[in-house]
Amino acid sequence: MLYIYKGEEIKKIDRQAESLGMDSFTLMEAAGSGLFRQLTDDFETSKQCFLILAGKGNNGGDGIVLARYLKTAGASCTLCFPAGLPKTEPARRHLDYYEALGYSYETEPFNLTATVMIDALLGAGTSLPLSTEMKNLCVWLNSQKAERVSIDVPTGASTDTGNCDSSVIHAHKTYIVHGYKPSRFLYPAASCYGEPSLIEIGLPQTARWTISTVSATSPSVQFKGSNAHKGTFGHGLLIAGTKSMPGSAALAALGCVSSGAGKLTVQTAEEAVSVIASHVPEAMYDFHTGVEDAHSFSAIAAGCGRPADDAMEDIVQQLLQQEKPVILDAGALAPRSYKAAKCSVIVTPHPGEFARMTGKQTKDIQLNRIQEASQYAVEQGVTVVLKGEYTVIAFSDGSGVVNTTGNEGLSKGGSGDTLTGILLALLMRHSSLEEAVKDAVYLHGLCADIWKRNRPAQALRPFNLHDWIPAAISEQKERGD
Ligand SMILES: NC(=O)C1=CN([C@@H]2O[C@H](COP(=O)(O)OP(=O)(O)OC[C@H]3O[C@@H](n4cnc5c(N)ncnc54)[C@H](OP(=O)(O)O)[C@@H]3O)[C@@H](O)[C@H]2O)[C@@H](O)CC1
Ligand SMILES: Nc1ncnc2c1ncn2[C@@H]1O[C@H](COP(=O)(O)OP(=O)(O)O)[C@@H](O)[C@H]1O
Repeated sequence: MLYIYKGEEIKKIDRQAESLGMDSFTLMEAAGSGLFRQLTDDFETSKQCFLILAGKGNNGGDGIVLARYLKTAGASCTLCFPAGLPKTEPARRHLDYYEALGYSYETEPFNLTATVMIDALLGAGTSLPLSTEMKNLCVWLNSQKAERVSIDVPTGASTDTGNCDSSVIHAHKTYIVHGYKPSRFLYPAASCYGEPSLIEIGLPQTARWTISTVSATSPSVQFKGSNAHKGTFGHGLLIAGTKSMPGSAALAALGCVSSGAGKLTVQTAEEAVSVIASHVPEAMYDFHTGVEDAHSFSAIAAGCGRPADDAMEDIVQQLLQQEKPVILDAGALAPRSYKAAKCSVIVTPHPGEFARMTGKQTKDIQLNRIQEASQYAVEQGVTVVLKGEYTVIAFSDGSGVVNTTGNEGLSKGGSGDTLTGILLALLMRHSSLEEAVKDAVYLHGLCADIWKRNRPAQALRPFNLHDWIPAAISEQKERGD
């Protein structure tokens, strides 16, 4: 399991560790030795010339310990403090020890050369904008012909949001201490991390946000039932498609019947049936509007290929009064309250739809996707699937996951409809809503990843996505996480 921590949470963890007897000096030692091990895995240290640029905080302290390990191992390494000597107590003590061993440091970097430059200037304690001195250092570092390795967070990137200073370090690699920071998954900061590696420092993992995985024993990939019949795996209702957008309903229905739905009824426009039925003969059709309170469906999805109009709003209000879980997508998404809903609600907006739901700007949402989705989920008591690269899944208890499967092959109209269908099928037979949602997003992305292993991403059609569901399920069943 991989974990995500905000900057404040890291500070709290350090304080808690200290109060339990694990002091920051020891944690810094653990970080530095972990960084050294990762560096020796990634580089033949005897053939490299290292320059470590250390800041005044604990990020710089990690750099001091790393410098000591490199020097002790006989590597060519220069430690430099271009912005002043360390101010924090553990970093100062590590510098004292470093000097006691007879090692020296520089304070003026601009004439120094190296093949690998380590950015230990700023980490989880960054506040933007950068000072002019820090900006100049970053500009210089980015211009050097050397491998750039950042410690924890590339200097100039925010820890908790996608914000970056214009002179942010573009790292080739980032060695992330203890757990991921949100900016690793938020653009533009995410693009500055290069290849990330995690450095364990021996502290227990306590984050409520994790990276999504699918368990090999999850009902999403296991399909068992003694004496099973079609009723065992649930009956889904998909309210989707219009005369002008029958394809959305077809894509969602395909995703659903390919993911283990026992039965599927599609509530749609009569004119859409021939298109949907030609692709999904398994489905049944219904031309009513919404559902009675006492219906027999196991779960309901609404909105694919439907406009966000008054008719859709009436249907959504009906759905919120019945008790089976409801997925709201596309035309079923609107600015409204879910606080009086009698059922579990999952909203699956892309960033534009989430902006419409919240009245916020899309660009502000994108910079702060984890926080924005989480806040909405907690306030409204719903599950939010905020789609896009690194889809964010936020639960109403404040926990959540970030999904790392999927690729640009999915960036096409219709990919999201398939996800809604997969989600409906999994929700129908899962006892855990949380597991159903995160598994559906994971498997949907994995379909695109399997495709991309041997085929060009641009040639992936949303219509073909469902063909890869069997491979995604089998792969995850064998591998599990
Ligand atoms: N449990 C863990 O994960 C552990 C994590 N550890 C490590 O600790 C790191 C966090 O250390 P941290 O809290 O000392 O903050 P850090 O990033 O060094 O920055 C503070 C310094 O930066 C300065 N500064 C800030 N913004 C600036 C700006 N815009 N422009 C210029 N300067 C700016 C600020 O200056 P000030 O505002 O005080 O004047 C202060 O001097 C973390 O990333 C990880 O590497 C390990 O040691 C082991 C345990
Ligand atoms: N670059 C990408 N990386 C990973 N997933 C992506 C990427 N681009 C799009 N996706 C996924 O594709 C789907 C697109 O959904 P959506 O925008 O609702 O499309 P539509 O409404 O046309 O079906 C979402 O699940 C989204 O997370």
